[in-house]
Amino acid sequence: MTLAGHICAQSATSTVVTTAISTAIPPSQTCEAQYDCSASPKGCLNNGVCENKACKCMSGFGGIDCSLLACGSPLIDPAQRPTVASNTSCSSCDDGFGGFNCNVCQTDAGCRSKPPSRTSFLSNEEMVCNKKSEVYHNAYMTCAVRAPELTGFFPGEYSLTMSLDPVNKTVNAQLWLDHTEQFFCSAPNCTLATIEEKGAIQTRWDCPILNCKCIKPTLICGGVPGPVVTLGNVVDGLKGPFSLSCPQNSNECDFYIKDLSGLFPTGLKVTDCDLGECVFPSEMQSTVTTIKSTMSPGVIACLAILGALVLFLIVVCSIARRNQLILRRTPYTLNAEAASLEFRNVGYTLNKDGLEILKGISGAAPAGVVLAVMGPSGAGKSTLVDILAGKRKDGKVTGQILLNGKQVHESDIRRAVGFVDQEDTLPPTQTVYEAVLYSAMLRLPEAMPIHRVHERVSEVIEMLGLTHCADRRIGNVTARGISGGEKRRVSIALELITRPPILILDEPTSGLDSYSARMVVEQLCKLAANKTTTVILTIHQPRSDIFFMFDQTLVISKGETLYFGPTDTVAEHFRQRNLVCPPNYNIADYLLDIAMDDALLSKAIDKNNNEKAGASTGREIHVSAGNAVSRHAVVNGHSESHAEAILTVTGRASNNPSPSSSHQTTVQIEKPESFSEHHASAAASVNEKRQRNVYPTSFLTQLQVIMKRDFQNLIRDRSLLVLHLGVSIVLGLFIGGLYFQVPMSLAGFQNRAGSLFFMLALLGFSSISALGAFTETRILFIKERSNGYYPPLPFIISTLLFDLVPLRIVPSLFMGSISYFMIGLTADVATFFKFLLILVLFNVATAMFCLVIAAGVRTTGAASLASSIVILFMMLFGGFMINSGKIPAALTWIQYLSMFKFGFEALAVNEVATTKLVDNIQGVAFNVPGSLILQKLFGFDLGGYWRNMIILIGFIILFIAIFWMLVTLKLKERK
Ligand SMILES: Nc1ncnc2c1ncn2[C@@H]1O[C@H](COP(=O)(O)OP(=O)(O)OP(=O)(O)O)[C@@H](O)[C@H]1O
Repeated sequence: MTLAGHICAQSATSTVVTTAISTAIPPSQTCEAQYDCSASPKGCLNNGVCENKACKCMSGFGGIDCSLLACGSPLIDPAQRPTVASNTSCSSCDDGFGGFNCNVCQTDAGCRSKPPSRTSFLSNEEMVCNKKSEVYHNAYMTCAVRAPELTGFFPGEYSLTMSLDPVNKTVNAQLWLDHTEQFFCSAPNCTLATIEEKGAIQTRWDCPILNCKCIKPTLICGGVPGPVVTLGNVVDGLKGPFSLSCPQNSNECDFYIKDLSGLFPTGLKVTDCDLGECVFPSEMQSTVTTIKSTMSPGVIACLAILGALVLFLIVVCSIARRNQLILRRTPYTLNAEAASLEFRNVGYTLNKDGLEILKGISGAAPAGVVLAVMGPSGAGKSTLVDILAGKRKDGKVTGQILLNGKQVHESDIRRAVGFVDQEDTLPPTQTVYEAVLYSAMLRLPEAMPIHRVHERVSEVIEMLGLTHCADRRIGNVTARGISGGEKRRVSIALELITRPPILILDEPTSGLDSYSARMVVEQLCKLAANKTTTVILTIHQPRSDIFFMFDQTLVISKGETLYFGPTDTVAEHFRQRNLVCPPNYNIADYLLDIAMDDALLSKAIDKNNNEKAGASTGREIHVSAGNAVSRHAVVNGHSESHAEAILTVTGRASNNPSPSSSHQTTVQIEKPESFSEHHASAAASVNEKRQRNVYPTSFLTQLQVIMKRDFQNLIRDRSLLVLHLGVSIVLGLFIGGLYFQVPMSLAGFQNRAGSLFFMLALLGFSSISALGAFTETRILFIKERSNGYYPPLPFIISTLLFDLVPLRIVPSLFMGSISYFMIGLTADVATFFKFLLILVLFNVATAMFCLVIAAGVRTTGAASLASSIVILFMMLFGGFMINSGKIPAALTWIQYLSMFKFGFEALAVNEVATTKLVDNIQGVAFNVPGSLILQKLFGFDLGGYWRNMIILIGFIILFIAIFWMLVTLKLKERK
């Protein structure tokens, strides 16, 4: 038998090597036929792999069963490496290599001495020898072991050899005693992290599983006479976990095996470590996750911003709470006095075509009277009452409006007037009781105890005959609720709740049956009779019994006054002009006939006719006390000019009022303001200005009420919430399933990037739902703002909160959390939370963008179109569809407006920058850091994560500011 054959035979039958042989042995070509690793219980040692009955050994080992040391450099074909018996050591290594099995590189020249076994992503790149503990491809390490616990039982010199493979996430190790291998271990599924702690960098391997095998007979494993203790069973039974940490600038490492913690409680220190690997420089870019224990500037900046924000909120909340408490302690009184409203020569001309809608209408509603404004459709009734209520009009308004005989600011009129619009704008998800209650909570004095508020609500609901439907939802076209007539009465209740000095109603009885109409008018008349409210209402064709309930009537025809005066003298007035109401004919209908019929109208306004009628000043119309139901017109005591006032107004023939010979005091309509009066009113206006913007409730109360209502709305009309949450879960599962456990191959990289971009696209487009939701609430806001319920700020805060939190933030978290682990993105807590943070910020930013569009564009169709197109463009320039470096120079600026670019770049950097792509093209293996692809393929900035986060936060702040501006300046009622 030859020497080789002798060793071969021994190796194949037993690992006992009794003779120290240091002579290099040629590769074990002669043994292959004699050893079948698949049939042998020993298999392949040193973590060699049994393939086709032959062992494929790890670098550094050879022989038929991988029990021999292979002393060539790892760059040499494994079959060509000379082997020596494992109880000896390599006599010499290739130039540039060292260590126990000569596979630890020492110099760059060593790594370049042979052609590399793999190709570089970059052309013409040469390998270098990496000696740092931060490993990139596959490193080998040899260390000495200082373990008094071991040497006490098994004296000798211990060495440890290891191979560290971050690509396959595996650590293999062998323990040697006096150059004889004692056992070997393998640890799969390891995670590698480079940690910077207090300025020191160390690389740490954490492996959940450990498989070890003792090579018997050896001193430690037993079978060799001498020691009384053997560790054979202990070693074979090791399970892990196991960890290894090596500081960057040290040649010592710490070893920890949980199962041996009894033997080595503080771990095992290995010293004199020599580590090296041949890598391409391009492979050395950020291939390991770097976790810094100290906070990065980005984190510090974010925490500082967050801290400042929290502090700001605490200060604002305390001020708001203080104001609320002050207001709650302020004594209050509910309005108990009606006010008078007088209008002189009111004209209204449209700006666009100069059309004159109202032509010098004059009249008055003394305190405590009911004034009915009548006229055919299109006569100008709504326009007149809008102007009287101080509503903002598009066209040019002329004339004077006097409140309690004084000329006051428009906002003072608005505060004194409760206005019920022709159209009902009500919160559809609220019950009748809730709608009136919320109106009461927002508009009754803050100091009013809540039980009194409830009493007042019940009182008003009962007054308007709404008790039977108090607990029914109001509803809308899609969800049927109360009837149209009931809605009308709810609208009146909302205004009546505050008992305003003047209540103006635009067609309060339209949609009501005659019984309900009478009931409503009766209640209004009672209010007036109680002298708490002056009522001005427009009405089309009242029943005669209803008609005679009004104290005063103003009939308008084609924007001009046809009659203004007491209701009970209207028949006589026209009779004097040969216009006699036929018997059994409703006088109100007859008035409309006159206003509509040109022949009758010319008779009514014919000057001769008027003279024949004996009227002293043409068609003079008087305001007088009393009406058919024997009520008394009450004159407001505050207005001296109105004491026992009787207003004389000329009709169509002349817009100039004439001092009349009418009985009692005549009001001088065009009374010039004297100099002193001017100054007095200026001083008063300064004083009043201070109060002008004062709402009856504090900001905090307004916010609480609006938020409560918005919350109820969200829960009751839950379709949007359920859809968002449901869709986010389904899409999370869909994306997770589609991209399930993507590998780090070329295709896997594409899928990884694709999945991240697709998530952003889904979130971006789901934001468009903000448009529809806001369009519905804006109408209610405009109406409530116009009626003085609250200013824009609490509405904005509540809208943002109830849109962004449940519809944007929570769904993003759902979708992100589900898909993240299914796709198999980086299993690291910090990376996961940073991923969620991007999704949330991105979704909030796109939703805010859509809200800005919704606030700026009136029609939903145009807003949807604008949002979709802009989002599509943002996607195009988001960095996935076009390389940012390849965008035509003239268009490069567009990418900086794209939230997709910042979101996608941050997602990609967070996920891919620290991973590595391993694949082969037509058999040629390559190994590329993700960072390189991000730079070369996408043109991304690797340090851009926190910068992009701050930019997304900047977008959000900008959009909130624009939204605020638009809501404050644009969402105002214009009639
Ligand atoms: N902003 C506007 N633009 C165009 N036309 C207007 C505008 N405001 C009012 N008008 C016109 O002025 C006229 C009077 O309108 P108004 O709504 O005041 O009538 P009305 O008497 O209340 O009618 P109805 O009883 O049908 O409500 C109508 O012909 C109307 O078309």
